[in-house]
Amino acid sequence: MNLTSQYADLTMAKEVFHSTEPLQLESGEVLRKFDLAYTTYGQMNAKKSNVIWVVHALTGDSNAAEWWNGLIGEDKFFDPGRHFIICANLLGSCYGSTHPFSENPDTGIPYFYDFPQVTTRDLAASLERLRQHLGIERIQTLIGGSLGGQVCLEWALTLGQKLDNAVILASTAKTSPWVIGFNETQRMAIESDCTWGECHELAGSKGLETARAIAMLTYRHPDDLLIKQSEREEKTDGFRASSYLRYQGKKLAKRFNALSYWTLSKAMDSHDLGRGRGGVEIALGKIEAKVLSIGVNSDLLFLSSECQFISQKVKRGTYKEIKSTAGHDAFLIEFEQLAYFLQSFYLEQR
Ligand SMILES: CC(=O)SCCNC(=O)CCNC(=O)[C@H](O)C(C)(C)COP(=O)(O)OP(=O)(O)OC[C@H]1O[C@@H](n2cnc3c(N)ncnc32)[C@H](O)[C@@H]1OP(=O)(O)O
Ligand SMILES: N[C@@H](CCO)C(=O)O
Repeated sequence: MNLTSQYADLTMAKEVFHSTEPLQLESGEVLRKFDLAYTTYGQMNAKKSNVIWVVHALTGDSNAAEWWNGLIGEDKFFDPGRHFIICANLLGSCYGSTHPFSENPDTGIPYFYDFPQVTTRDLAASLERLRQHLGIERIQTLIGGSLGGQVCLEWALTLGQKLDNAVILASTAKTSPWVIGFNETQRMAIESDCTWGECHELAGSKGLETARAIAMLTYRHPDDLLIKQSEREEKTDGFRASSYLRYQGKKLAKRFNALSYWTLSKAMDSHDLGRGRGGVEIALGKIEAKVLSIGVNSDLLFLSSECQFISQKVKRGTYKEIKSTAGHDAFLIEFEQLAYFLQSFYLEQR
């Protein structure tokens, strides 16, 4: 199916992969079948050497050319005229892939609160199924930020020599207690919503608003709010920072649901590349691909030191740092710096 995107003049296709092979999860549970919605841009070349696989962050979807429109599109760094770009909606997310409101084949009704816990390793395993289904033998670049970067690291390790380059943005090899702590406060906000526990799509949605408001503070930097949300006049109440966070909470609750948020924030907590592999340093050392790890100087969530650590422990690592007041979300915003870092990374390989 060919569609024209309103965001760029490019050929895209939207498909759903129906996996009927059971997926064994780290928890011991099994997903008997699952769907992954995915979007592709451009065409694979004859050598099958132009595959760019994008992994989205916590609340993203497969429309990578929309939310990364400064990097993907005609004449952008990743250009569908030259690259075959693919992005799949992560398992557990509500943009077309199997998630808590999908039918549980064992019961014939939605999973709701019985949706199994998935880890970043499980998410990578589900993407691997899609790769095999599509007959993609080689991935030129696997790229993702935050939760997406965690899934990329997991997958990069198991892809071995089938992957040439991994670009990991604002992410980490093992989720820190700091990040788990923020995720827990957000889940506590969801739990305190009296509709949490009910079986419908709006269950926990007021709690989700609060969760997103908390999360936004971790995605921004104090300087960013100072620049954008300072008051223009003296006042004692009704602050712009307050309405901004409330607005952001409502904005997410309109397009996402609390159960998917719960599932994916737990997946983020689970992330430990070194689990069962002798620790993160050993695991990072087993990644065959060249790795570009990009940190953000103002990231208060996934610290730039964590990003630097990745580049130091892989066999062939490079570290670059985005300078921005935007905080963690700079990886979704600072396109000029990103394109420059990518350009130099690929040039160094020639
Ligand atoms: C269907 C989908 O959307 S799929 C998913 C797409 N999203 C993703 O993939 C997740 C990644 N993207 C993101 O997290 C975000 O889009 C980002 C980080 C790239 C940008 O975040 P934004 O929310 O656009 O930027 P920012 O923090 O500056 O906030 C701007 C918004 O807050 C509003 N706002 C700003 N100040 C205030 C205030 N004081 N009071 C109320 N609202 C305010 C603006 O009007 C604007 O609203 P809009 O989004 O309706 O246009
Ligand atoms: N702003 C990102 C989360 C941070 O990686 C999102 O909503 O997916």
